[in-house]
Amino acid sequence: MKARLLLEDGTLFEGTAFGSEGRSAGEVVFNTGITGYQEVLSDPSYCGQIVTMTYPLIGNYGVNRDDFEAIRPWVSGFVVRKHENTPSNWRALSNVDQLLKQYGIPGISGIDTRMLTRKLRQHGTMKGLLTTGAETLPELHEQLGVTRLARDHVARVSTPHIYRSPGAKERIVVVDFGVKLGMVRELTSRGCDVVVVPHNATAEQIRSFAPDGVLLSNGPGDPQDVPYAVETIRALLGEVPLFGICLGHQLFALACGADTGKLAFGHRGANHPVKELATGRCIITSQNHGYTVIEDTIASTELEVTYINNNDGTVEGLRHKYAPAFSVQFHPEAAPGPYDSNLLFDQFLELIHQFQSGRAAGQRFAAPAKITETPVTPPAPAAASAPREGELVYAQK
Ligand SMILES: NC(=O)CC[C@H](N)C(=O)O
Repeated sequence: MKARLLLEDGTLFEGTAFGSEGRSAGEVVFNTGITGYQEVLSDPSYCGQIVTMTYPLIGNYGVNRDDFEAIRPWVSGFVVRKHENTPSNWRALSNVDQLLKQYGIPGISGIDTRMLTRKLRQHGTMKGLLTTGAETLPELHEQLGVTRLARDHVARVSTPHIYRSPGAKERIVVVDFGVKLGMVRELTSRGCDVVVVPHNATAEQIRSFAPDGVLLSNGPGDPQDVPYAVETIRALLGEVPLFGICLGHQLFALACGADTGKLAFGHRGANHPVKELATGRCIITSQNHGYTVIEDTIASTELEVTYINNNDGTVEGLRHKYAPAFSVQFHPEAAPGPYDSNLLFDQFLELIHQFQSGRAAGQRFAAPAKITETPVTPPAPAAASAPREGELVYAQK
């Protein structure tokens, strides 16, 4: 069956349908991960987005029981170069086609995903319409034109009920703005008593669980569409240690008086280099975000920047100078991606212990500023020398 993807700028891609039949609109974004499509499909932060993978072969290891980041896939549509429907992996229980069919999500394969990605890089992310129907082109244009993308994604993906994963150690309340299960796994694997509460839980409700710490989760959409969460975070700041991840980081920044804005095409992939300012070291991180904390708005707050993105210099981490609270834009739980920053979960627990023992009372809290230990001295710049014969010379722009 034929499928088509129409972008806001008028570009039409024609390919082969997989997954569900039907029509779906969303913000078209690209992810550069080579593996990890099952985690991408089920990461609630992709709610409302049509995701294209830049890696050309998707589906070859199927869909398994363990790699879900939520109980269902949340993408609005899935776009790939080649879709492999016969997986080869001992863990595979199903395939991408079946998974998408089960949840009414359309997919398109056989299109030039390099061209699509270049368009998104040049123009920024765009609204798109993915259809397996027989609409005429003018009809498709009209439908795309009148489609207003929803903004209430957090309310859609968050848990409607409180749930708990019992543990004997620190009680962590996770505010679920669209939490990836990887974050809950990281806490439970450290023995924490994890209570997950809905996105609109009030400070009062959160306090009623007597938390040792509060984790502000990732989640879809624009942080400015969740003002009630900003209020809640403001109320808890200084009272209980806070750790914000991705949307949680952006909401923490808003609560502290900084501002957020939209990146042209965002960061989505498993190999984003991030510089740890305290040591100068580079860590490789998993990322999925379209919004960012605007650096210029931080100076007037009580926040300081701990990490920046090596590719575009944007803010990747913050800590509060006086309250036990810090946040990162990237994903220390990986899923999918590298574990370079996984220690941040241990540092969160360490911060909780410091806060509780009162050692830092009245002083600046030792909210973590670094994961790695050794400061890096950059090598002295090499003296300029004329290229030797036969040496490759790169053109300087
Ligand atoms: N993974 C996330 O939490 C994403 C945060 C936010 N929705 C963004 O796109 O920037």
